[in-house]
Order: sequence, then C-alpha cells, then structure tokens
Amino acid sequence: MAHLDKIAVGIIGASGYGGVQLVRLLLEHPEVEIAYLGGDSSAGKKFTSLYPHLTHRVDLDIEKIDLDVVANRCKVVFLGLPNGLACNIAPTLIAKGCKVLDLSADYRFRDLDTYIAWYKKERADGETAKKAVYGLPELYRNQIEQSLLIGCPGCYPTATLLALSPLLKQGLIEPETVIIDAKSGTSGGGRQAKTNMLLAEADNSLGAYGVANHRHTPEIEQICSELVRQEVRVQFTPHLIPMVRGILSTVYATLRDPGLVRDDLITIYNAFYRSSSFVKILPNGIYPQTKWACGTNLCYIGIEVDPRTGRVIVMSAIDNLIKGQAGQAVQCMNLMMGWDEALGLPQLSFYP
Ligand SMILES: NC(=O)C1=CN([C@@H]2O[C@H](COP(=O)(O)OP(=O)(O)OC[C@H]3O[C@@H](n4cnc5c(N)ncnc54)[C@H](OP(=O)(O)O)[C@@H]3O)[C@@H](O)[C@H]2O)C=CC1
Ligand SMILES: CC(=O)N[C@@H](CCC(=O)OP(=O)(O)O)C(=O)O
Repeated sequence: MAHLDKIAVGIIGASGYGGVQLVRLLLEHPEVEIAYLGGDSSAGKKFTSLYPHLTHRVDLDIEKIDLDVVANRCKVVFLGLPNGLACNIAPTLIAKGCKVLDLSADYRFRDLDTYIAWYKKERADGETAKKAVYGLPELYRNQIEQSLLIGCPGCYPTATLLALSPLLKQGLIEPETVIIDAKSGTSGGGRQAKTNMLLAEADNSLGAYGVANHRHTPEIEQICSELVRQEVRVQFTPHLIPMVRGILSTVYATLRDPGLVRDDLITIYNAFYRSSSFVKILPNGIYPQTKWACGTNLCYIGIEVDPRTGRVIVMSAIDNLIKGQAGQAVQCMNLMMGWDEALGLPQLSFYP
C-alpha cells in the first residue's frame, strides 16, 4: 500500500534494464512510491532475485500483467517493453485514468504509417496515438506538462537531437548535409541474451550496424523536419562499442554562413539551452566523454568548426539508460505532475 502523501507508480517491464534503472531512480524520488512491478517470464519472482543488490530497498514480487490491478494501484505507469506491446496496453490504462510513459517506440511517431513501415507492426490504437507527446523535454516541455501519454525518445535520437536542435531551429546549417556517427554501449540492446552482445563477440572490437536502415533514422528525421518545417533526410550510422553504458553521437553538417566560428556557436547553444539544466555546453576545445554522463540525466555537448570544410562538428554524450531512457521518462513524469523537472534525477557521474 502506497503512503498517502506519495504518488503510486508502477513499472511494466520491471525486470529489464530500463525497469531496473526506473526502480533505482524512483526509489530516490521524494514524491513517489513504487506500488507495482510487472513482467512476463519473470512474473512470480521476487524483483530482488533478479537484482540482489536492491534486497534492502525493494520487497516486491514481479506480477503478471493485469491492467485492472495496475490502474487500481497506480496513478503513473511506466512501460519498459519491447516495441509493439505498449500500444495494446496504453489505451486501457489511459481510459482508466493513469498517466503513461512508454519507453518503447510505439508512441514516438506522429505518423503511424512511418512506424508501421519501419517497425513492421500493425496498430489499432490510432486515436490514442494522436494524444501522445514526444518526450524530449528540452524541445516539448509545455506539451509534456499537459499530456497523459508520453512516447519517450530512443537513446540515439536523444543524444543526436540535442546536438542538432539549435543548428536546425536557428537555420544555421543545410539540413540535407547532416551526417550522424554514433556509438553505443551494449546495454542499449537490453537484457535479453543476444549473440552479438556476448563478451567474446563485443569486447576488443568496434563495428557499425543498421547502416542506412536503422529504425532510429525516421525518428530523428521526424523531429528535424519539424524544427525546420520541411522534410529532412539524414545519414545515420550507429556502432556497437565495447562498454556497458553510454552513447557518443558525433554530428556533421555544412554551415550556411562559413564565417561562423566556434565561439558564436557556443553562445547560441548556451542561449538555446538556458532553461534546460540537464544539457551542459562545454567550453572552447573541450569534447565530451561518455563517462562524464554515466549514471546521470545529463547530456554533455562539445562544438567545433572546421574552417577548411565549412562544417560544424557537434559531439553529444549521454548515458543511454538514463537521459536516453529511464531518466528522461522520470524527467517527463516530473513535468506531467507539475513538479520540478529535475526532481530525483542524478546530476553527478561516478567518473572516473
Ligand atoms: N536499453 C536502452 O538503452 C534503451 C531501450 N529503450 C527501449 O525501452 C524498452 C525496454 O528496453 P530494455 O529495458 O532495454 O529491455 P529489456 O530487454 O532489458 O527488458 C524488456 C522487458 O520487457 C518484458 N517483456 C518482454 N516481452 C514481454 C511480453 N510479451 N509481455 C510482457 N512483458 C514482456 C520483459 O519481462 P520478462 O523479463 O519478465 O520477460 C522485460 O521486463 C524497449 O522498447 C527498448 O527499445 C529505449 C531507450 C534506450
Ligand atoms: C546497442 C543497441 O543495440 N542499441 C539499440 C537501441 C536501443 C533503443 O533505444 O531502442 P528503441 O528505439 O527500440 O527504444 C539498437 O540499436 O537497437
């Protein structure tokens, strides 16, 4: 039973990496209490049998998913499920009065045909999907505050869009020249066993995947297009790098004004993000390291201009499981509930 003065929250998909990060963050959040943990193959197990280090903090079983039970117990529900499942769950929870934050791709797309084309899944929840807001607070803070349903961005799109938004919004680059080269740690692939994530496969190696067809491409393009009010196509190449947490996204684009220098851009970025306490613009010549963001909800951004090529290079580092996933969802919950956006969210990494 939740304390009367705290808001009861639930997590469906609690056994996964997103789920355990949510548990960690919500345990430290002053306004909420975890009232429900749901799962599939893990249902019936104690949560701490999967994550024993939390034995002294959590005494809940993972339950089979019963939406009546979830809605009776919880005001806010996080969905940390594989793509294509939240769309069968969110409409019922919303109808029962819950606020819903979905970590998957199901509610990220304004145009469901784009989702269906890239994710190869049918949808019967068009009316619910229309109500969803893209959960990137630095761009959509006001809409998130008013929403009952958030489609939390993917990890690569979060890092990339925070790097690109000031350039696109202020018309500083040729949008069709954007190239995104991004690297992710293996936790980005989730907790389910996959051969390419084995230590023997992933360690001591670096390689691209999803070249010219990664499903985060249309997600990035959707928001870029909205920022410049014209259709944008980007070149996005993700890489798997042998570390557990973190994403570094390096973005290249041609400047419209070749006279712009690094100092100008740093000033523009600082102004753009002046109300966004989680985005840290680095001073001259400092480039971000993923480790600085580890365990935090921060995004570090470094900026450089190459006067020889006329290109700007922006480097953006986040923790894929926090600003790229669970932390961003908590940031959105704070806005939906009218709380300080930063409540309960870590801002200091465990670097080095
Ligand atoms: N990892 C990352 O960096 C990021 C991930 N995301 C997205 O967040 C979501 C969760 O990702 P992540 O935490 O990494 O995933 P995991 O693979 O670690 O966890 C998936 C969770 O979904 C549950 N689940 C799987 N199948 C079903 C089912 N049929 N019915 C009910 N529950 C089911 C699992 O439960 P059980 O164990 O009980 O079977 C588990 O709790 C995904 O959509 C992912 O794409 C978004 C941004 C970043
Ligand atoms: C390293 C790795 O495998 N990363 C995942 C991205 C995780 C993520 O954010 O995916 P969703 O859009 O499904 O939420 C991938 O490339 O598929």
